[in-house]
Amino acid sequence: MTYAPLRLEDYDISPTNGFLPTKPPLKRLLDPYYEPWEQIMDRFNQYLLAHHIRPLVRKMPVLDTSKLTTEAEYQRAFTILGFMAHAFVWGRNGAVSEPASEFLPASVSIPWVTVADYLQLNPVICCAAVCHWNWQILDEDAEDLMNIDNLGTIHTFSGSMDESWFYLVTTAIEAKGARGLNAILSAISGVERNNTELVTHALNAIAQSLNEANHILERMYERCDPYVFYWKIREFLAGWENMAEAGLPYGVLYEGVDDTDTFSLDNWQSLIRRFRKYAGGSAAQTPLLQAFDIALGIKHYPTGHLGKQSTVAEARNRLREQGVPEPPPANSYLVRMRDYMPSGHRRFLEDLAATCRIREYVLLSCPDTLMHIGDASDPRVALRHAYNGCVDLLKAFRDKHIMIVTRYIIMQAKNGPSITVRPVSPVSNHYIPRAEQSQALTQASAHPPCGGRLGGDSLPADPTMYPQTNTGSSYVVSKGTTGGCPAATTTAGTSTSLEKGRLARKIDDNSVVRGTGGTDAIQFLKQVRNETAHTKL
Ligand code: HEM
Repeated sequence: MTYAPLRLEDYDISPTNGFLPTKPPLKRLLDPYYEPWEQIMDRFNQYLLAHHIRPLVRKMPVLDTSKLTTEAEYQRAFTILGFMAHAFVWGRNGAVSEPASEFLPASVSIPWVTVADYLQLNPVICCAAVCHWNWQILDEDAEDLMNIDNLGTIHTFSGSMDESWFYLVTTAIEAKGARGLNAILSAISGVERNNTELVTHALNAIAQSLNEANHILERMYERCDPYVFYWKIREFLAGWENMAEAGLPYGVLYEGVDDTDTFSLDNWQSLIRRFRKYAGGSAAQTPLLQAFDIALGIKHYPTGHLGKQSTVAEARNRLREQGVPEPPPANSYLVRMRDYMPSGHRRFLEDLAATCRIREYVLLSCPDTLMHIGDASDPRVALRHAYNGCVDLLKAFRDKHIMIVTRYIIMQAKNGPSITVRPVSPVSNHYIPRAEQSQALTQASAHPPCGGRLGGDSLPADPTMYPQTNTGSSYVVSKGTTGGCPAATTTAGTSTSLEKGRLARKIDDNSVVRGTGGTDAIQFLKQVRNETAHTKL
């Protein structure tokens, strides 16, 4: 097989900023046509705080995306439509909260889906939207432009410094990851040329990049308060998959996109099949950590099935007999997270997996016997030490990350909120956009699909849920008009339990804490960490 070196620029990867764009993202779409979007973003936090987002988004015109020209414009459009969409779906959180909306108005969904198609992304908030395309440089003359202390965010949901810092930690890690990515390509080239010194040197550069990532990750505690993160920020980043407990049992219907043709109202399934389900934003969508995994030959198995790394003999045999590297990671969650990465980055991970044989090279160059002799001056021993140093640092990163998840999610969920929660307004913000759908809902209330979600059979209130269920509140869904859309009408005067829990809620000691992607967070993360540790040679 001829060796064709990978080139970062073929995958929209910046040699200086890694998976971030080389130039800072746009802070505004300059074409005045897009002012209706930008004007909402100008006062986004205030609108969200004052409960104005939903009415404003409903009133917003459906804009044509054909006036977007550059990649940067598409990225900005994707990001701001994502902020508006998630603010709309999740409503304002905090002490007074709205129920989640299962419907996304056409004003957002139509352009968002078009832009997402162009960028080959799912129309949902992802790491790229909030961390890759949402930063600015504070001092253009700074020595290290991409140092975390020289970065700011462009948008946040909460308007808090905590949320900015939460995003910026990932942004800064991505920027410093550029060194690691260049080093990975250099290590691959060293392997191809059978140049042990070059591979060792490149592995040491990967280690530096990982070291920087570790230092930046530890700084999360400095300016992002775990309480604020869990109770005020995280909810907005949630997607609409596995979110039944948060009030979205079927996901979200993208109006104007998925409800344009006629569908049978006799059949509830035909309506709910149109609801989209997507995982929420998570730094698990950063391609950087997956790139390090692939480069170091770390394999991840389905959660609950701890696999084993191949032995020297297995790797040698595979190489000799098949001439192919190890198969790509098989943890379905991590693989699935690639669908939430920009297409070039996704492609890079695939091509990297097909090209990279660093671990096999180290294994074959420095067998165990040589390691046992331990002559550090032997270049083959130095190579293996360099490789192991990288694995140690990646494992250390995952140890720190598990500590963070414990403090920012697990402990918060177990401790519960420190504020009293007020019932939400008695009139639901749930609305059904079409008169026909209200019929479907009325029918559905007679034959509720999921334990009576929409009918008079209220689900029992769970006293541990935060915030709404604490209040035991229920809704009368009333008729009304919202931006030209007739609101839902259920059987007159029927109390429904449309109101559900939220992602941010108190849980009891025995419950599983799920990530924004719906995983059993700690079990998954510990397995990924252990698989990393087991890769050491
Ligand atoms: C307050 C800070 C953070 C919290 C609470 C947090 C939480 C989580 C959770 C719950 C998961 C499990 C899967 C999921 O739900 O998506 C996860 C996965 C992951 N997170 Fe974070 N995260 C934080 C910061 C970061 C940062 C700064 C990075 C690095 C850029 C990062 C990188 C990852 C990666 C790569 C995974 C996939 C598992 C792995 O490869 O180890 N996270 N995170």
